[in-house]
Amino acid sequence: MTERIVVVGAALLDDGRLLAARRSAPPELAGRWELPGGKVEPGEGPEAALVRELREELGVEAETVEPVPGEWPLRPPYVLQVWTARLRPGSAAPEPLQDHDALRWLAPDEVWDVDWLDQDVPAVRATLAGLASGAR
Ligand SMILES: Nc1nc2c([nH]c(=O)n2[C@H]2C[C@H](O)[C@@H](COP(=O)(O)OP(=O)(O)OP(=O)(O)O)O2)c(=O)[nH]1
Repeated sequence: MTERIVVVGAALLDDGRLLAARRSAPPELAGRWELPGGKVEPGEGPEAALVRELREELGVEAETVEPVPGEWPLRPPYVLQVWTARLRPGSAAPEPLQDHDALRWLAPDEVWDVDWLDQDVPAVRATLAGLASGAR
């Protein structure tokens, strides 16, 4: 049986801008941009995992808003799911504490200015499509 491990990524939105994070490791991914997040642990739900990962990686208090429909294959056995998310009132601003060495808030016309991981491109595209169709 194929084991499948979900990686949750946050489309963290603030004032219409999307947060992108530049990976600092491992070497084959370093320098490329992704949606912050990480692996869902056994017994954990995806939304709880995302809130935990954003706290650990970025030092923020965030809440999920809604799932972006779809699931994108990463290196087996990982698959990527994405949730839109926002900062809770009073949260610190995100900082690249762990796994990342740079962050950028991207306005809609800047989203393709960064070098996203190849496997993230369809997920980012789906996220933008959802935002454009009025979902938040
Ligand atoms: N967080 C995240 N990981 C991604 C994305 N795209 C992508 O291929 N990945 C890969 C990189 C990693 O191999 C894996 C997630 O691992 P991670 O290192 O972010 O997760 P984690 O914090 O739970 O990992 P760990 O150090 O506890 O093992 O998925 C993405 O958009 N966001």
